Amino acid sequence: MAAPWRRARSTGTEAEFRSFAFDHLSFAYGEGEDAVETVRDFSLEVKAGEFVTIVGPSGCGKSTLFNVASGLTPAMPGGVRVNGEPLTGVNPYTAYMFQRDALLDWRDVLGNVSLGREFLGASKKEAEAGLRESLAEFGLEGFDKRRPYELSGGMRQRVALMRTYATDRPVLLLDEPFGALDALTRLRMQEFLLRRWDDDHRTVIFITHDVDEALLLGDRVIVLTPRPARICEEIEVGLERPRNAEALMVSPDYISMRARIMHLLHGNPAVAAREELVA
Ligand SMILES: Nc1ncnc2c1ncn2[C@@H]1O[C@H](COP(=O)(O)OP(=O)(O)OP(=O)(O)O)[C@@H](O)[C@H]1O
Repeated sequence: MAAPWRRARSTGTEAEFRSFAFDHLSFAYGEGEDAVETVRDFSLEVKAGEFVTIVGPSGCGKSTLFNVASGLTPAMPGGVRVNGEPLTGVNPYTAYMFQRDALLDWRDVLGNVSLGREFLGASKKEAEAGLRESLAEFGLEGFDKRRPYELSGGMRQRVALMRTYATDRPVLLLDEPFGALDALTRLRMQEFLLRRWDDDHRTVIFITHDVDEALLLGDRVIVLTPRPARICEEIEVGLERPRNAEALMVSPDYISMRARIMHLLHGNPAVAAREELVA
């Protein structure tokens, strides 16, 4: 039986999605003297099927971009566009995976995976349909009755990732999903995500602090300035897929892009000054 997210490729929502864009978005938390300007004149278009990674200094406004993109945080009219039309309300095309896995300890693995669908209005039974059979694809076969505290860090992230996939939304907003994992588990998860993406080409926008992760995964890497977030530079990665982390490390193109991004983030005096203030 095909996994629900594969079947979803032929649903209306998937077929309709063409592009997503921030259009000269500016955003501040609060007003007047207390306002925290977080995003300034930010424009970025992501086409269906692209994998875009975003890197930026700590606190620059990355998560805010996702909060606004998903419609959870209302922003200026026209600042976010879907298929060219201004977004109003919650974005019906996006599934958002937060920085923390946000698993519920009182629910088992299956109950956590189905939660995203339940939030979208499905009953528990409807939400769980087809998911048990698909656990194996996320390396969770036989773990449906386990509780989150019985799982390793990597498994918890796979549960959270599967929950995001299972919503059948065409655009995945992944906010540092592997940030808390050790290096080896992180690498396994990156490879896992790449395989998934090679398989279904869901549109992915992926926030990370890790330059290697950004280059390994993305078609494009968007480098942000310190807060308020603006685009400092956009890098077309252009490395052949399927990608392999070990092979990339010795690729001259990879090395040069990596050096460029590291310079933009750490060698750039404006960024360094800002990070000293934050530290
Ligand atoms: N609800 C809020 N109210 C006021 N200020 C906020 C709110 N949420 C975030 N901020 C501020 O907005 C700025 C950007 O926060 P945001 O979480 O978007 O940054 P980030 O780049 O994702 O951070 P990190 O790299 O640490 O995950 C920060 O200075 C933060 O303190």
